[in-house]
Amino acid sequence: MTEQYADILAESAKLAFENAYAPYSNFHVGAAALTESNTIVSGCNVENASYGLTVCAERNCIAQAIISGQTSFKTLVIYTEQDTLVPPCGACRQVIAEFFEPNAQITAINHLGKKMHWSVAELLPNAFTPKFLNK
Ligand SMILES: O=c1ccn([C@H]2C[C@H](O)[C@@H](CO)O2)c(=O)[nH]1
Ligand SMILES: [Zn+2]
Repeated sequence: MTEQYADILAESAKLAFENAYAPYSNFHVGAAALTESNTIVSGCNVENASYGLTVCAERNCIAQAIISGQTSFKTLVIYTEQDTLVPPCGACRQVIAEFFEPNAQITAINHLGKKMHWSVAELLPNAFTPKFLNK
């Protein structure tokens, strides 16, 4: 269903990766997502001299969509140039669970063409979501 967007998502995530601001960890990450209305948004990690203020690529990518009024997503791709594929951190899993359906696919890819998929429910089972707030 979202397979036709795989290449453009990979390319967008890579472009965002090129702009990662990660002078402290030197761990560059790019992310791209397909919104419900089939637009592509992207983000990179942005670190800070006050290390704890770092924001991951995935959350910046999601924020980019929210800014343009889009709050529903179909899929998200994470791009790194690590030999081992990178899954989203715990904080990002929680934010992903807010905006993606439990069966939405999250994909990690790298520069070697490696690929791995998870569903949102696999990444964060029993997620605390807006439905618990009667939203
Ligand atoms: O899925 C991940 C994992 C880590 N990072 C960032 C946070 C930090 O800037 C650097 C090292 O943790 O990588 C992401 O952006 N996404
Ligand atoms: Zn994260």
